[in-house]
Amino acid sequence: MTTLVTHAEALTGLLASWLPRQRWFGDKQREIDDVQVVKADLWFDDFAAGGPRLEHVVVGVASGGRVERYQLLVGLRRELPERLDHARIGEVEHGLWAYDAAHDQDLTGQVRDLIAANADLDGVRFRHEPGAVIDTSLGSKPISAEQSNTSVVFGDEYIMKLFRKLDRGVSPDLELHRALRSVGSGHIADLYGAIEGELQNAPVTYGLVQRFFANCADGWSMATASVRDLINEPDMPLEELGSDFSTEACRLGQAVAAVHTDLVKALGTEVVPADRLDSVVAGMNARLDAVLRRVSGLAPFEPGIRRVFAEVARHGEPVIVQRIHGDLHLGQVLRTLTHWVLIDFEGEPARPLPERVAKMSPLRDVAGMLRSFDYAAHHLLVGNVEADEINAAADERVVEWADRNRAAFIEGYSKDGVTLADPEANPVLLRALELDKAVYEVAYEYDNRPGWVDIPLRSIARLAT
Ligand SMILES: Nc1ncnc2c1ncn2[C@@H]1O[C@H](COP(=O)(O)OP(=O)(O)O)[C@@H](O)[C@H]1O
Ligand SMILES: O=P(O)(O)O[C@H]1O[C@H](CO)[C@@H](O[C@H]2O[C@H](CO)[C@@H](O)[C@H](O)[C@H]2O)[C@H](O)[C@H]1O
Repeated sequence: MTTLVTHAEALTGLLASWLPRQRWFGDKQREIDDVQVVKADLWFDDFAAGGPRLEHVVVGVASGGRVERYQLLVGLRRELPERLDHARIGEVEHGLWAYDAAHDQDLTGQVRDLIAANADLDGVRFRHEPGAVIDTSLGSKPISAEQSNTSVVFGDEYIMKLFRKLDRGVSPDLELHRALRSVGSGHIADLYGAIEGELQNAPVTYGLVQRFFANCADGWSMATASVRDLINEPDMPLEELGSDFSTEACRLGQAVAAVHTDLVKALGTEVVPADRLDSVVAGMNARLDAVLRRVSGLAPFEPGIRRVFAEVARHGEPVIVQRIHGDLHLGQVLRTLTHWVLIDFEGEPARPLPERVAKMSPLRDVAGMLRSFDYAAHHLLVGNVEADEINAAADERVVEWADRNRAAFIEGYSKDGVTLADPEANPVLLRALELDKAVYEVAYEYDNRPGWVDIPLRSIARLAT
């Protein structure tokens, strides 16, 4: 059987222009220098009966002196039905079309069936978790959310995430969901299965399957609906708004604290002694250096930011560290009918894997959520001409909204007294972590949503003075 390696030249030629158009493709700012097929395996073949073929392809994409590996599920068909037109990659041989198979439910169903069958294929292990039963009768559709990877929902039961950028090592999303499942955490989407293997002599995670919460709302839509209402109702006190978010913010704080406690139960803690805190500060400064080199708008705030970072070492309190979520924000939390659930334990997509799996202060997640309340409060006003007219009054109200919800979140986080770090007792570290996150966000927005760079920049102006 010939795999896509046969068509490697045609495919990689097409990918050089197709990849940068994908939301999940990381390095959109850099020119692609080269695309190479690292691995191509046949996962399903119905060609003889006039059906599709599914190939699992890993490509190495060279740009700016670095090579990143991406996973593709390439579908091949002699005729591409209209429903798959939007997923077309291109023609790899006369009359043979390659397309993104994540959009083809005939093929994603095959992947799910391999997981249900605990199959092994060319060194790739498809496994369902002990006790999990995968219903193979459910149809699939990709979700439309803008995201770093590609997820497909089966019925209203499962969600299968296919990782796009592949790291050398087990994905923290898989590792932490397994660990949290082992201690019975109630604030995660239960893990049902995974696709794993080895690539270039290192473990690799290709995908995972989890419980799907059909009737949930994500924290970002709930919070921003509340902010929109408060701008539309300029005279109504915040606490009287029907969509006041503070009770939910408090519950969310409790949920995050519960997950932190479960992570400690499953994976333990370490202590960074006071005389080693300069290494924590050095890490923050190094990340700042990298963003300063790229985004000139950050330069005026450099001295102030470095002063806040330096305080952490001067303060001299030992820091207890543990495994954390690592990229916690309102888009990573789902409100089901009964409770809050945290999703996507990958950590910040731009950080190298060894940094993402390191133990860190749980206050880093708290800082991520605090930043997110700030984002939700300000995103409607930044760069919005319509908002300019209502700006002065609205500005005050959104600041009040952010303060109210940040306080409610912290209250919830500390409420049960179960976590390792009390946000209110550690203001120096918390402020530095918020700034560190805001610096990361400047780079994230610069790369992905340049119109939003002012959101973190304005917060930095406030936090660094
Ligand atoms: N278990 C789930 N139940 C319902 N929706 C989910 C679930 N997991 C993820 N989602 C939806 O899919 C989106 C992307 O998921 P996420 O894990 O954040 O992917 P990515 O790694 O690509 O950012 C989320 O923002 C959410 O809307
Ligand atoms: O969800 P991802 O893992 O892809 O995280 C990345 O994208 C996020 C945006 O989708 C980004 O979050 C930033 O914007 C959010 C609003 O869209 C806001 O709530 C967050 O506080 C803010 O950091 C995240 O930083 C990035 O890693």
